Amino acid sequence: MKLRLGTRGSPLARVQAQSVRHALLAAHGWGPDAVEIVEIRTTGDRVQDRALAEIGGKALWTKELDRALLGGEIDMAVHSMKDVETVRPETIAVAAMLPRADVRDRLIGADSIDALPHGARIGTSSPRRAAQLRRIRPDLSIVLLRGNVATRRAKVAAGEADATLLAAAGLDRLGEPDVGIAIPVDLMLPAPSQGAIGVEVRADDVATRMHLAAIGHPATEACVWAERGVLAALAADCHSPVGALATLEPEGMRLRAEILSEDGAEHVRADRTGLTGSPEEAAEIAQDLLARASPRLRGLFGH
Ligand SMILES: NCc1[nH]cc(CCC(=O)O)c1CC(=O)O
Repeated sequence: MKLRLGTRGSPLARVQAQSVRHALLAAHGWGPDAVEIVEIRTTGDRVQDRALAEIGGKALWTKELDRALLGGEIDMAVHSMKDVETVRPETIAVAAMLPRADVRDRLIGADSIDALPHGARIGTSSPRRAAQLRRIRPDLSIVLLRGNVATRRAKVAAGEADATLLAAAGLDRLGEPDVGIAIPVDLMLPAPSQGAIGVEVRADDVATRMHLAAIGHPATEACVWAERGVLAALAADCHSPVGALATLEPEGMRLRAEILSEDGAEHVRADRTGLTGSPEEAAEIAQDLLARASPRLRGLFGH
């Protein structure tokens, strides 16, 4: 048995690849050589100075790994599900997601959003985080801050911004559980899929799919697919500030979602419980959000 697992080369991506590798080895009792990690360089990692939206969005993280997967250079590709487009080639399938980590964002540079000084500069390249922050604190100014987790923290330390927001999941996986203050999800709903690691395979590679099924976490998969269903039904892309979070409760799935205008001045939220997690429910929530949005906000989503 020898499976090749492709990953991006960033420190976070490499840690995530190791957790997939270890999960596979443990689930099947394989020796250490059964899963080999192959690093693939992506456009998103190379271009650091412009907003992702400007240089073509999310495919930046997947294009090179897709090519390696379909070309047979690797058998599996590991991704943060947050960075994977909602519409994927039919020849590629998500075969498993690991148990989800902390879904929240953490604020670095202040003890709370309220505690930020008037007019503070917040570094982020995420339209969702920017819009959510400006909804809560219209006085804040948003400055572009890109790069991997370490780079962004260094830029804040160097004064390029007064504070930043990073996913708790990424910080935890990098061994930084004490960095930043977690923002409650009701204040800032996370990005759809935040905190979930997924593994993609060639859709027709049944053997590898079977191996991966053993490490898949059904509760995570159900929640993440529901959140992605909302995003897909909104026809949203990386320009659109969208938050969505599905959780499993005793009475069924709870799905919270929100859309915002980029300046945060307009926002519409939905919160439903007792769901099954079907694509129809996700689509209905998306339609409901759009129906309650102003024509301007609806227009931002192309509807
Ligand atoms: N867009 C970058 C990205 N993609 C996934 C994570 C964190 C890990 C995760 O959400 O699973 C991050 C960093 C961040 O948003 O702070």
